[in-house]
Amino acid sequence: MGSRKGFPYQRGFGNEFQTEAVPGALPLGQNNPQACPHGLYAEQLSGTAFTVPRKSNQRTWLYRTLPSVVHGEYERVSEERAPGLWARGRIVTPERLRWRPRALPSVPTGQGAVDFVRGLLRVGESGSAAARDGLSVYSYVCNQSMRQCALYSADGDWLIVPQQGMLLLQTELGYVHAGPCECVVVPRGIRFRVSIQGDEDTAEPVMARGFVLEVYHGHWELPDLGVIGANGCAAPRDFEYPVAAYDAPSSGETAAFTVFAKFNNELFAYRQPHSPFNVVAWHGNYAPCRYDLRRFCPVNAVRFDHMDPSIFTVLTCRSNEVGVALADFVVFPPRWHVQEHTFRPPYFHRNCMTEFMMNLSGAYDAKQASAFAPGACSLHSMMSAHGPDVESYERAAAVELMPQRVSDENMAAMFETSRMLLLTPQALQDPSRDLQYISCWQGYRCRFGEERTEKASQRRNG
Ligand SMILES: O=C(O)Cc1cc(O)ccc1O
Ligand SMILES: [Fe+2]
Repeated sequence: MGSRKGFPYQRGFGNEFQTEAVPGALPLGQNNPQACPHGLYAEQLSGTAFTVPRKSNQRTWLYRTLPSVVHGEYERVSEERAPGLWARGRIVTPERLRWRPRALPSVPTGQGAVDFVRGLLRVGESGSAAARDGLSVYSYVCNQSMRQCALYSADGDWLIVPQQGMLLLQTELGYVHAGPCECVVVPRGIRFRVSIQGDEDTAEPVMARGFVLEVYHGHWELPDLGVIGANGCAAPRDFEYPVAAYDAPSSGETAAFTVFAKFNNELFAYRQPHSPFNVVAWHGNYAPCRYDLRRFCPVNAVRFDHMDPSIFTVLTCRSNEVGVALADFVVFPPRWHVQEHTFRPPYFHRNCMTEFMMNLSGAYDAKQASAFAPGACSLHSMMSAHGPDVESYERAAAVELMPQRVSDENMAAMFETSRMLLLTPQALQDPSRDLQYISCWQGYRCRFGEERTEKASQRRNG
């Protein structure tokens, strides 16, 4: 078990876990005793169809103080409560797009404060949640914890990637803490509440920013390693799962909870007179987890050339086509660049996949640091040309190639999907949009036939 800031975790991607916050709360030898220990109610949460093969079957048994059925009617939530979640992807464009870091909410309390639900902004989407096919990409900003409310998505698994600010997720299965350069998976249907945590040392105002990828189909998996062998990339043991933790039963108006339900990309809510975080014990393999991206063990070319970024895949969500992901979550972690006679930054590229890039920290080697600051993101849709900006190209094409350490400061990430995204007007009109983006490639000039370059290439090719 690992622990940070007082929260213990269990480890191992996709393991069968069992945990109890009160000794003896887990039934022994069966899931459904006639009467559960401590008067708890048994409830199954199925993450896959009952009948999928055993190796991909996911379910968890929950032992709770009240069954989840005890709640009021679902009501549709107003768009004002979560304008960016209600925003739908309608706009088609192959344009290369970039956004500066989204502005953090400036009003610390009251009406102007923004919780995680209000701060979500859908950037784009593909497919249909109802048909369980496709995905959505969001960014979020917030400066207030979710109060007496929780959220679940019936539409798919969420992969949350904080860029700034510590988040504490209270989930039905326990607490998961995650900050910059970590990620959290919250599987479909699991209710969670996001609190933002201040820096205890500096008492800085609490503000958070990050990104979310929601997949409507399947679940996140570790990628196959092929010829790499049994180890490398993200190690299963570094994925951390919560231990059971529950809110003490209480009643009265202050105990009442609103639970938001994202259902076919609309937002509903119900009320209940008690906390949904009332699971005293659970066992199973369908649970939220977190992973520290700095633990990623990069495997790369150690002599020449730039490998495809699939080598840096942390998690993948398969599509129905063998070898093609619905979405991959890829990181560009601290590492050594050692390749000889090689243009080391990302190459010029047109891809049959869509790439949503995020800078989480430091600088990204294909872009000028000031133009793609931490918190910035970009979208290169399928077959739209992209690659290093002129300054980055000139530098990397001329630099003397010594082994070079990509600083521990640096962490970029990418959601790569086989789908085309339809964009929301809200994301396209957001003030953070960098309307000058494509000018970063306008300074390239044709050097073909110039005497100087011909001589240099003759020298290089002997
Ligand atoms: O476009 C990008 O920056 C992502 C990317 C990185 C890389 O190292 C190779 C290809 C690629 O698309
Ligand atoms: Fe790319």
